[in-house]
Amino acid sequence: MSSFVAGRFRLEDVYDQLNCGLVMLDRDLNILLWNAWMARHSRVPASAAINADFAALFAGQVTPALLRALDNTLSYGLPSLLSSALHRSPLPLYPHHPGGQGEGAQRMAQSVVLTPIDNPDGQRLCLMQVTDASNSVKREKMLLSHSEVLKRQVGTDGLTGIPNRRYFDENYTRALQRVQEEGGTLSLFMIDVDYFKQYNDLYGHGGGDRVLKRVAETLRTHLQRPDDVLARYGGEEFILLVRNLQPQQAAELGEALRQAVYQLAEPHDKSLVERRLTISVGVCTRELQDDNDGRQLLEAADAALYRAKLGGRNKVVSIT
Ligand SMILES: Nc1nc2c(ncn2[C@@H]2O[C@H](COP(=O)(O)OP(=O)(O)OP(=O)(O)O)[C@@H](O)[C@H]2O)c(=O)[nH]1
Repeated sequence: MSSFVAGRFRLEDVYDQLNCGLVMLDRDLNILLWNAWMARHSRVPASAAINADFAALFAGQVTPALLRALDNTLSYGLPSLLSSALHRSPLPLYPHHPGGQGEGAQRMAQSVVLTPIDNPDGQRLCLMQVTDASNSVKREKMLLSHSEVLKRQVGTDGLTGIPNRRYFDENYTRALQRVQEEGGTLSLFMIDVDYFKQYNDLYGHGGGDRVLKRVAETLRTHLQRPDDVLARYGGEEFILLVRNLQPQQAAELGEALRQAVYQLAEPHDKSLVERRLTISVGVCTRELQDDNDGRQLLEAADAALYRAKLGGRNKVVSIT
């Protein structure tokens, strides 16, 4: 396929109006074409670029990947694309700021396309098109941070702001694998607010929401290590996962949680325990050998919580 140019205009004017860089190089990397966009963004005017040796002109400033790609195009006739995702800034090009470019300006993110052009005289040339990829890099960054925010939202409980059950379930699988590989123990705490139905009945749903937030915040302050996971597991139920505690230490942590909520001194006039808000805690600490152990640990912690409830509530039951 060939194209034709009809009419009275100079092709150079067209090149200079293009919103992308256009460079033509011969086999020895001599520059045959250098449009105005290239001059603007490289700070090298066409008068200095034309007939200059491309590699020498930008000695040490062009990435080895671009030089390799140029060699492939000129030696073997292979087209090439250096995308900004993998090759951020192959050429020393800078955003154009009228009135001068400050020292230390950052290189422009670029996308470079190399196309072999076989001249009728048998000489192979390379056409290099350079586009400013800054906007797509910015867009990519924005999308990435949006998806990070969404990921966080999906795993967060809307009321309390702590991780939700979905987040917990995903983390639990990972924690089980880690304990199976590295050894040690896993302690699972099931924490439940006592007589919460009655609390709602007396103080209203809004009052219930408020204390749930307060309880979550109080439990959160007891996390000690970055891989401790506290989540809202259901309505007024929380779950906590802690690695490498001895059963005695797990019982002590459970007791610290119970006391911390007790000391909030939130009135609960309909509680059959005391006239303040309390929690019951069931905890199970185990070493894990196989995949079923994860399910059994959950069931055991749940059974421990049930015993704490049966035992009068406002209690910690720790089992192994
Ligand atoms: N305010 C509020 N209440 C909730 C929320 N989620 C669940 N609940 C309420 O929590 C209560 C849980 O009641 P139950 O499961 O009977 O437990 P309980 O009253 O705490 O009794 P015990 O656990 O046996 O001490 C129900 O009344 C639910 O409506 C929430 O997000 N906000």
